[in-house]
Amino acid sequence: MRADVEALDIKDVTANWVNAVVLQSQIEDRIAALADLAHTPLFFGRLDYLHAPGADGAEGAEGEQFYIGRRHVHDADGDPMVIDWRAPVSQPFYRASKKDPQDVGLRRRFGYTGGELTAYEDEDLTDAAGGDQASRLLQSEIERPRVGPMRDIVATIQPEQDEIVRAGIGGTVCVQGAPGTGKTAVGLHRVAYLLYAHRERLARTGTLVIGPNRSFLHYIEQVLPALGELNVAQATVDDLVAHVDVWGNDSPAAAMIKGDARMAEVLRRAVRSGVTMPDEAVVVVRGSRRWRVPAYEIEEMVRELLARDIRYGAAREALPQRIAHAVLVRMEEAGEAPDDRVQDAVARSTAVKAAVKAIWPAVDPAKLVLRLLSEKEFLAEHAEGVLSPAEQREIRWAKPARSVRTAKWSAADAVLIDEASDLVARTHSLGHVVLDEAQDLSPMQYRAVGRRCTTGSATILGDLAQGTTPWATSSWREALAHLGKPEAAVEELTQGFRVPREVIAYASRLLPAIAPGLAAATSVRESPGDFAVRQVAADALDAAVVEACRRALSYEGSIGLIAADDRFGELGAALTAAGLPWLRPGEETSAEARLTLVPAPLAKGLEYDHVVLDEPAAVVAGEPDERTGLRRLYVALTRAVSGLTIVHAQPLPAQLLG
Ligand SMILES: Nc1ncnc2c1ncn2[C@@H]1O[C@H](COP(=O)(O)OP(=O)(O)OP(=O)(O)O)[C@@H](O)[C@H]1O
Repeated sequence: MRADVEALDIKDVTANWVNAVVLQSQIEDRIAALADLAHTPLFFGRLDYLHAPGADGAEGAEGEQFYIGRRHVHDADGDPMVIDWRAPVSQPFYRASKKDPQDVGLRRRFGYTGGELTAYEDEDLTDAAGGDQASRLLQSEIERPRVGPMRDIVATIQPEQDEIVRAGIGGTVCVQGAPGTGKTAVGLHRVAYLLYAHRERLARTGTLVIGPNRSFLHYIEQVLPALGELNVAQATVDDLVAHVDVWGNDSPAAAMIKGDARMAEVLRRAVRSGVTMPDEAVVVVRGSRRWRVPAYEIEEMVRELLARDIRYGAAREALPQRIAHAVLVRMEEAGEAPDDRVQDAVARSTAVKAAVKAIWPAVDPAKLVLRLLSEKEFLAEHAEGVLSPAEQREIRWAKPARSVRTAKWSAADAVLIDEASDLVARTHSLGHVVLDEAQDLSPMQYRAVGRRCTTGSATILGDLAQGTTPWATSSWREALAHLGKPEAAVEELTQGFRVPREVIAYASRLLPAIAPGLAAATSVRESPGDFAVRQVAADALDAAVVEACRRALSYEGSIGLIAADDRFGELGAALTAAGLPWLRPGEETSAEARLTLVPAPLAKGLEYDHVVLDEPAAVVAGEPDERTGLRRLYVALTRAVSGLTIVHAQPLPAQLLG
């Protein structure tokens, strides 16, 4: 297939230079999409249908065999050899069971080692009596040690996951799932599925995956390209709202208030506060004649525009046209026959422009937020009845800022500017947005994400127990309401693919304290996990941690040393002194360097084969309050695929003692 594309000669079909360039770039994209990926086999499954699909199980209709793979492959005659995993014909590979065989007689799974076919496994679905047996190939895929960035799971998507992956594009889906239940994997595969099923629509409107930070995005960035999808944008919430340079920090209390949905009302009022009713008529001079639109008539237009549900900026553009229209009516009454060009000219006349500038001034969103946070009276006027005086004091800057450029903007301020920008001009909506680690967003951040999919749909992924911001959501219903998708379905994933049984049981001791009401995750991993807790004297801690890392390095796979932020420097030095090369999150692991030193706040969403967790008490103490600290610890405890070693000198948090 690649050779066919490479052999295309476009000389005769391109009428001009632009066509040639566009066509050539499409050809190059196609060649890139058809690249061979080392270790990525073309197919991983086979379905033997009892009847040809589409023949409606007609008597005598012969069965048909399909190979299922990451992409569609056809032979020299154009006949399909491998069917894309996303095609309807492939669906039974993920969903069929003995109870519901979906006209499939036999399901075959292929096993590969380093890209070479080494095993296969058959499942006879016609024998309804025998129970569904567990798949060895699936199990070994789950148990496989992890190195490097996240990989796709197309060969082993589970039925409960598949339902979410193939959910229709029209609806927004919210997935609550314990650590390692495959939320991220499911979200990414859902994008791939939607791009397959609605390619043209999404090519036009765009898709976006939102993750918590750069190292996380780096960790997942190869999944979609490996599935042939090269055009999905990735961003953090901070990237979305990057209207200003952020270099300030808020106190947790101030950030809470700035992230509160009530700020939307404060901003709405502030944006419109500049609108003033005219106190004099507008007089337009054309040739020897003067046309006068009285103040009361313009006031009516202004009131009507204020009452309508349109953006501030759109109304500002409409007003000169309205005034010009009033002038035109007068011209016609006087027997003139003005056309559209005259209306435009009047709308652009100095008199009308000056009037609009005074009545409906332009709003610069950043300047507006700067004023709110700097000027006591301005904030008080628009926050009246919305924020208490104490809350207003809390969010006001101690030192008023002089200019947008020099202000010490915080991340929460940037979100406020984004809200104000949307009040002025509608934010462009994408076709589909995936929001991962969604539990950590503030209501104002949910609004920022929501306005990027007003006309599209979203996949919201998260775990209430892993919320580590002071404003983390406690209810998906609330979060979805802020997103503007209150009708979204909330699904739950419960089977854990990452964390071994013993480790998840240990971490789950924290659940009653951090998320009462959430059930503990189960683990589908067979290995009980290599789990140890070691207490040492305070002056022996660093050495013991280094030793634990050295031991972990004797196994296959990646190693993560997770520690409180303020232990980073000391542990980094200790590892270096001991001659152990180490990486920072986001840096590529290699055969020589498999150990990553991970500050606890960056551990979210990542996984390592072996985790060494340094001083849990310090991880808890690194957060502003105990509940957040315990949640941070819960995240750190649930990163391990095969083994977890806890090394501590201080006593463990009481909640862990069970
Ligand atoms: N069906 C599956 N088959 C094989 N592996 C799977 C499957 N589902 C998930 N996994 C693996 O389990 C691990 C955890 O998945 P993922 O990171 O998507 O979980 P998560 O729910 O997002 O976790 P967290 O809450 O910690 O962010 C990954 O290595 C993923 O590849």
